[in-house]
Amino acid sequence: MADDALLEVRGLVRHFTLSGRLFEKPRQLTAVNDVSFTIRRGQAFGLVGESGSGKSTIGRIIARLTEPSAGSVSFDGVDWLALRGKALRDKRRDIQMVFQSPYASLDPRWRVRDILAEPLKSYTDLKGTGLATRAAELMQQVGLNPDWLDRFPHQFSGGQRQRIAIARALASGPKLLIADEPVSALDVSSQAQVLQLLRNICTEQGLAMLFISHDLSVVDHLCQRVGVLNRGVLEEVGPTSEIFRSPKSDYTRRLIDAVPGKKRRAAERVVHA
Ligand SMILES: Nc1ncnc2c1ncn2[C@@H]1O[C@H](COP(=O)(O)OP(=O)(O)OP(=O)(O)O)[C@@H](O)[C@H]1O
Repeated sequence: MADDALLEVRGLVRHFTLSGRLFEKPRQLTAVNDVSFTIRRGQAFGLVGESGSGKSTIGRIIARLTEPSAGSVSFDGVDWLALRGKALRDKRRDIQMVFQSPYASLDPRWRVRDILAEPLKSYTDLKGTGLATRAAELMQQVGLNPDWLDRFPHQFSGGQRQRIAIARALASGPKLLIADEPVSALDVSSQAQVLQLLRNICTEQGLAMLFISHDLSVVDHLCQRVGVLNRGVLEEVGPTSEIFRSPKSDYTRRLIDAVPGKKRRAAERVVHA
């Protein structure tokens, strides 16, 4: 493992068995096919590709939400996929995930204070005032008023809810954040703000990020490196500027050509603001 490599994914494969009335007999789908890439410490790595290309499946395998059919993941020098039981519970703090929909990912019955307290109790020794102070700090970190800790998720806008989800992900002090289409459920102005927040947090805290998106313009301005997925296969991987300026594969070229110029310029304004 290279010195500054945080995550090394090697030969990752995930099959799904499809069955049901639509199929005469069960059929095997290879959602992820021999995928390898490396994320360095503090680096933002974008994973792009059309719908169904396997992006979320890769994110979920790394987050240990689903098992791969084959392959290995080395994280911070640890054989990540071999972790089980208590060892896995202890290490989960290091990789946290932010999902697409803040409406689905936050329990509507819990106050924000409790949403943030859960990871703080699981992964830190904080209690009482210490815990309350940390929850307030997390709110500030994501640009929310700490006075709102006693509110419920429905009392926030979509963008604000996604900030709460980010605060929850940061509570355990992760080394890698997996953001799976974190802004695609938000309106355009909230998208810009949440992207800016993610960018600032990663820069300030030296946090690495796996940024999963179908939006090339955003990845172009947020991520130093990118992997392009086509039907489970990584077509190309490398520095974002190189891949987007001079793509080697026809598939990448088609994805780039599909980005409207207007949107490209809007993303430039967003991320350079
Ligand atoms: N639990 C599952 N059971 C069966 N098939 C699945 C399952 N999860 C994913 N798939 C299939 O695996 C393929 C890859 O799905 P995945 O969600 O990883 O793609 P994606 O690139 O993230 O797509 P999107 O951008 O639409 O979220 C798709 O064909 C999907 O239908």
